Amino acid sequence: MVAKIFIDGEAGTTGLQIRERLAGRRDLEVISIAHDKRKDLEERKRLLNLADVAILCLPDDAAKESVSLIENDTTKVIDASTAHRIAEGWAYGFAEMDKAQSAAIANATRVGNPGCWPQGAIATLRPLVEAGLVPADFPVTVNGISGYSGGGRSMIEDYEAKGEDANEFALYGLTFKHKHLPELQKYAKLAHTPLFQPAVGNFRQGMITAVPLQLWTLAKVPTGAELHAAIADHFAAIPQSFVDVAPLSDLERSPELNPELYNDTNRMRLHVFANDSKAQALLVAVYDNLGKGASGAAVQNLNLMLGVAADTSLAA
Ligand SMILES: NC(=O)C1=CN([C@@H]2O[C@H](COP(=O)(O)OP(=O)(O)OC[C@H]3O[C@@H](n4cnc5c(N)ncnc54)[C@H](OP(=O)(O)O)[C@@H]3O)[C@@H](O)[C@H]2O)C=CC1
Ligand SMILES: CC(=O)N[C@@H](CCC(=O)OP(=O)(O)O)C(=O)O
Repeated sequence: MVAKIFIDGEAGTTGLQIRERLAGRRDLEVISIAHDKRKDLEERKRLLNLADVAILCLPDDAAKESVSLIENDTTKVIDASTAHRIAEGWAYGFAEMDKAQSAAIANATRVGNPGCWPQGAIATLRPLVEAGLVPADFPVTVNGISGYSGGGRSMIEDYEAKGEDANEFALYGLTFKHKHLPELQKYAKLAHTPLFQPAVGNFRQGMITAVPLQLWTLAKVPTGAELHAAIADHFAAIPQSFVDVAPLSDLERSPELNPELYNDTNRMRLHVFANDSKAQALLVAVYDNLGKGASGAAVQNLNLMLGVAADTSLAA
């Protein structure tokens, strides 16, 4: 059977990248909406109900509207927006977060594709909380930098119009209410809301998250090697993982901490840096905000739902 895929919001940043990743696939047919009808409720409803899988690349309200337009019980949904990531009845689309998650996604009819920011912090923190090396009530801070494509079409247009005059490094999230906090807290298994301090840089694509740990505050202080082993063991046990773990390093600087290193792939690479005598560590994830952060993850989830092992990267 050739599966019918409808990307609602196919002309946007995430939608376009998914289309490109699906170009050339013979196991599926992308059913497209005419550009002048992309906001026409009746036409969207027709295509949503015709599709085997609908991928929503829309603002939250429009994504909720799309779900409400589905009248059959055959259309499966992957929602790239924030609307359903912690919602009842929806599987969280970060396949590597748990040994059982790829099966949960494969069997789901509704999948909430993860936010770009939470994935790096969940990937590094969740294995440590599960291993009991970092307590669930640890006062976690998450820092990071993202390319400006993370802000969608309006931010891309703004940065590209300003060119070299655009802010090189802009801190934001300054009210500590970022929309990714609920999923980050829930799936990293944290008891308290982390302090999340993101930044956007004057480059298009790619991101880094960094979680500093003041380990000396703990009653039982884990070593860097113990943190690294827990994270490495977690990902070694994950089937079809796109996340890998760099060797424990004592470098002062690392050329691998380049946010653009994995652009156009679905890869994520994790790093642990630690100083045991100071009882301090830093957990880092490097990936593409439009790849593993959005479109790559959506195609990975689609493949799981269709039961196929197909490519998730952009063609070279
Ligand atoms: N960019 C990123 O790195 C990531 C984005 N996401 C999420 O994915 C979703 C899409 O984001 P992104 O691609 O960046 O956004 P864009 O602004 O680039 O694209 C959104 C698309 O949706 C269309 N659209 C808006 N309202 C409606 C509507 N009512 N009916 C039909 N189409 C509509 C827009 O059309 P028009 O422009 O003509 O208004 C546009 O084509 C968002 O929820 C975002 O938060 C998730 C992870 C990462
Ligand atoms: C640089 C920048 O502005 N990034 C966006 C990430 C948006 C995103 O990932 O959207 P979802 O929540 O739908 O996943 C932000 O921090 O809001």
